[in-house]
Amino acid sequence: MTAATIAAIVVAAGRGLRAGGDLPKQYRMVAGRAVLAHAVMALADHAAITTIVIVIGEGEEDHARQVIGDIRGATILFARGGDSRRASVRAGLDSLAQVGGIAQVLVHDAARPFLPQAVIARLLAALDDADGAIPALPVVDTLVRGTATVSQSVDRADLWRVQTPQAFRVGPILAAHQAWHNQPEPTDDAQMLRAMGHDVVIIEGDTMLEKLTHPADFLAAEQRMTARYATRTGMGYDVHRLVPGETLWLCGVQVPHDKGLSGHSDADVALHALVDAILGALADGDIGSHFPPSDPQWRGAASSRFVEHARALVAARGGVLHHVDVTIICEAPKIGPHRDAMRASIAALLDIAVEKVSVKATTTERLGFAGRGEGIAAQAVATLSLPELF
Ligand SMILES: Nc1ccn([C@@H]2O[C@H](COP(=O)(O)OP(=O)(O)OP(=O)(O)O)[C@@H](O)[C@H]2O)c(=O)n1
Ligand SMILES: C[C@](O)(CO)[C@H](O)COP(=O)(O)O
Repeated sequence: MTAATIAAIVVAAGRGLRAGGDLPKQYRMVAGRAVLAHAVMALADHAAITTIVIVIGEGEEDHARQVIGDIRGATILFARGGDSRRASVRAGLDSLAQVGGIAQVLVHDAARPFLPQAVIARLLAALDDADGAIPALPVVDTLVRGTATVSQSVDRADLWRVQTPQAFRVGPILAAHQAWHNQPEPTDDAQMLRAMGHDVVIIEGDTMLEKLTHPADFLAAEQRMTARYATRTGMGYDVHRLVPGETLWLCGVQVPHDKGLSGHSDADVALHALVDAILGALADGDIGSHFPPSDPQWRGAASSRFVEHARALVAARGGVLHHVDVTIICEAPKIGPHRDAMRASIAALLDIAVEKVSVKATTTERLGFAGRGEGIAAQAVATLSLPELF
C-alpha cells in the first residue's frame, strides 16, 4: 500500500477566555516556548506529516510566525479562524483542499501542547480501518448529574475523556463539515463524522495531552513537561597555533597581542571549543562535520557564525541552554582584562544571560606548547536540557 499524504490542522484562533491572562493561551510560554510552538513542533517532528495548517485570529500571523520560529520537517500554512472551533477547523480543511493530494488529516488543539509521538502513531494506524480515530482516556472519577445537589448518579462504564489530535480521512471529514447546517455547535470533529454515519475508533490517549483551559492548568503543564526534560552536558577542546601577522580572536573579542591564531576560520579557539561542547551535548557531531575545514567558504569566517548555528540547533530540538564554562589555556596574553567582554560576547551569541557564561584562564607554568607561547588551547563545557522523545 502507498503511504498516505498526511497533513495536520492546529486550531489556534480561540481567545482563551477561561484561562485569563494578557495573551490568548496559545501564545503564552510553557516549558521554555509558546504553547502553540510546542503543538506545531510535535506534529512537524513526525516524519509522515508534510503540511501543517495553523488556524489563527485576524492579524496574528506575524506573531504566530515569531513564536513558532524555524520549524523543520513540514510546510507551514496559515488560515484565518472563525467564531467557533468548528468554523476554525473548517477554515483549515478548506486550506488543505487548496493544497490538494492530502489523504489524511490530524486536527489538533493548539491548547494541547504536549503531544507524544506514540499517540500520533496509534491514530494513523487506526485510520487503516476507519474514517476517524480519537485519543481518549477512561473516566476514573465517579460521575453525577446535578446542580446544587445530586439528582442522578451516572454509570461511568464506557465513558471516555476525548482529546486531540483527532485523525480523519480527508474526504469524509470535509463532507461532514460541509453538511453541518443549523445543528447544535459540536464540541469536536469526531461527532460530526459520526453524524454522517461513519465509525470513529477510540485509541489510547495520554495524560501529557491535557488541554490548557483554566489558569491552574499552566503550572501543572509546566511541571509535567519539566519532568520530561533530560539534562545533557557536552565538552569541547581545541588548539590553534600562534603565528605573527594574524589577528587574535578569543570568545569573539579581538585581543591585542603580538601574534594571532591561525587555522580553521578566524581560529577563535575558545569559540571552537564552545561549539564542540554544545554539539557534544546534542550528540550531533563536531565543528568539523558541520563546517568542514576543507570548505573554502569558512576560510577567515567569523566563528560567531558557528556559535549561532549551534544555538539554532539547540532551539530546533526544543532545548534550553543553562550554562557554559570556557577555559583558555595560554601563557600570554593576559585574559583577565578581557574576561567581561568575552562573557558578554558569548552571552549575546547564545542569547542567554551573562550570569550563565563563565570564562576562565590558566597557564601551564611555561610547560608544553602553551607554555612556550606556540599556541593557545581552550576547553569548554555546556549544560543544556532537551525534551526526552516521548
Ligand atoms: N473560534 C475558535 C475557538 C477555539 N479555537 C481553538 O480550539 C482549541 C480548543 O478550544 P478552547 O480550549 O475552548 O479554546 P478557547 O476557545 O480559546 O478558550 P475559551 O473557551 O476559554 O475562550 C484551542 O486551541 C482554540 O484556540 C479556535 O481555533 N477557534
Ligand atoms: C476538541 C476538544 O478538545 C476535545 O476534547 C474539546 O471538545 C474542546 O472543547 P472546548 O470547549 O472548545 O475547549
